[in-house]
Amino acid sequence: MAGSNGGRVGGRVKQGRGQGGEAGGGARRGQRGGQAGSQGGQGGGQSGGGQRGGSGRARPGRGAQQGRGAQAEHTAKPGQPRQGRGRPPRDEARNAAYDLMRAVDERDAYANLLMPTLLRQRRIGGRDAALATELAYGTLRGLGTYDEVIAACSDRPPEKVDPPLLDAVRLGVHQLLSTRIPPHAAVSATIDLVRLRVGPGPSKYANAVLRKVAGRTLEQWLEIVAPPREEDPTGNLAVTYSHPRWIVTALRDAVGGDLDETAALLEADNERPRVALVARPGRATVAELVDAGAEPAAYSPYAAYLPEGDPGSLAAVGEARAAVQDEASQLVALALTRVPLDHDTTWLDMCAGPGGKAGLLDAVATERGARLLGADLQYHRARLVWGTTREAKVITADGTRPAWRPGAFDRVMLDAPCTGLGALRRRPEARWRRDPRSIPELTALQRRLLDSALEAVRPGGVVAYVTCSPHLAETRAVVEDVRDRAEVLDARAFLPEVPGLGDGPYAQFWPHRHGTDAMFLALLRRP
Ligand SMILES: C[S@@+](CC[C@H](N)C(=O)[O-])C[C@H]1O[C@@H](n2cnc3c(N)ncnc32)[C@H](O)[C@@H]1O
Repeated sequence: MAGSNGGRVGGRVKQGRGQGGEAGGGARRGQRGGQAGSQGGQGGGQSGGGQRGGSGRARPGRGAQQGRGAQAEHTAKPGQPRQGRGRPPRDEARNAAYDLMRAVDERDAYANLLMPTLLRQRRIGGRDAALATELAYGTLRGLGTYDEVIAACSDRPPEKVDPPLLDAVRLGVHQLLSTRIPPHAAVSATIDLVRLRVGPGPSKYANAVLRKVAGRTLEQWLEIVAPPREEDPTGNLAVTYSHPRWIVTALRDAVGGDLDETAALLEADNERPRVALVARPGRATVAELVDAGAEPAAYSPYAAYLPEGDPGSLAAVGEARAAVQDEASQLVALALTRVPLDHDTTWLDMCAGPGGKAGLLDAVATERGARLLGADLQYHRARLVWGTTREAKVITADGTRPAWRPGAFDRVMLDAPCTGLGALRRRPEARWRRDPRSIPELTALQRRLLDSALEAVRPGGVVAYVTCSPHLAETRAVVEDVRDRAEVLDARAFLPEVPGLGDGPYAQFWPHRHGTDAMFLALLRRP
């Protein structure tokens, strides 16, 4: 996985110095309405991930106190005889975490999609599954910080270390600095892993580095490896909160330059998102989800949070009457439906796959006697929309080359392809994979799609321009270009239940303020 962002997951992540979604819920054809699971890039919470450190700062991936049980079961402590014929029992959790990291590096695997498969295939469950997930996700999130620490403890810079060895050492550093696994156990388990998976020679390197790392806490290391905040605030935040530098800059710009708020946002990116559900109106109710163990949400009238368990096991989710969907994703769709119109029968979701927002829009449209058309450029994503909707017509179509008449729609949702910088919580490796060089191409596409959306809506009709990114180039800059052709409505007025959406006229959700993805909404009325 290479990237100009300095963020090769297998190689060195240059943090302080250089520059730096979507789980498909799937109904198969012929199973309309039978889809379960996560969708729309607002997919379900990952297990594992960050917890607050004692300092109040969310470390890159703190957690894994649950690991102690698994640790005790599987790791021979120094000085203890090993079981069997001189070999430790295979440490399933660490091997799975390691294999996941190698797959992310070598095959560009998506961690949150591959991990459940790995665990299932290997029949890893319970505490070992939780430990494997936490170790892999926490290490992937935190490797920007960890690589700086490794650089300080090694005679070789991380980019000169063989990637398989580097990944194993990173796993060890995560255990040492961000979990409650006892240091001797973290070191010896990592050495065993290196011996088994990389070779006996490299285990000496791993041993030497990890023993140095173990000499200090994360806070102490950050004092040493993070540039001072007064001299290089962006570099300081990048190393402290393990984000590529270019993303720190973009997020800092998006929050208006405030360093403390940027830090709070980066901290929130390191925390595990809660699993948000949507009860599709007319098909399920929040009360039904609450009866099944969920808790009502603060903002969306259709949302509830599932504190534990598999969302797919809820009857409403299994029957596609409810689904996993980020609360902001629900609210931007609802805002579009709340703009009053004199004539209101025909709606378009122009970039609908995999169908999170389309599922909600279809349910609201059906209640009102309106009809939704869902379109997506990619056939397989359009098929997923078919599974999340009941009454909508779904087509495969390029939004920039419309398959519909100009002015045919009363409401148009344009949830544009974007960098996804607003959903970094969901994919542990995503921050290292995004490439700032993709931004000009993406913003050009976003502009073409917005032009097309404004042509697709009738005079007096309304377009929602949405991104799951707060990057100013993808949000304000795109919308400012069409201000001479469209009336910009104050989006916040259609979300009266949500505080803190910014100065308007746009609405910007934030993980650190709302507990949602950083979703952007502009509402535009065609004159
Ligand atoms: C951010 S995702 C949409 C998420 C979706 N609205 C949801 O809530 O589940 C963007 C989608 O745009 C689609 N897309 C990209 N270029 C497109 C184009 N030119 N026309 C139509 N769809 C496009 C992608 O395939 C992707 O499914």
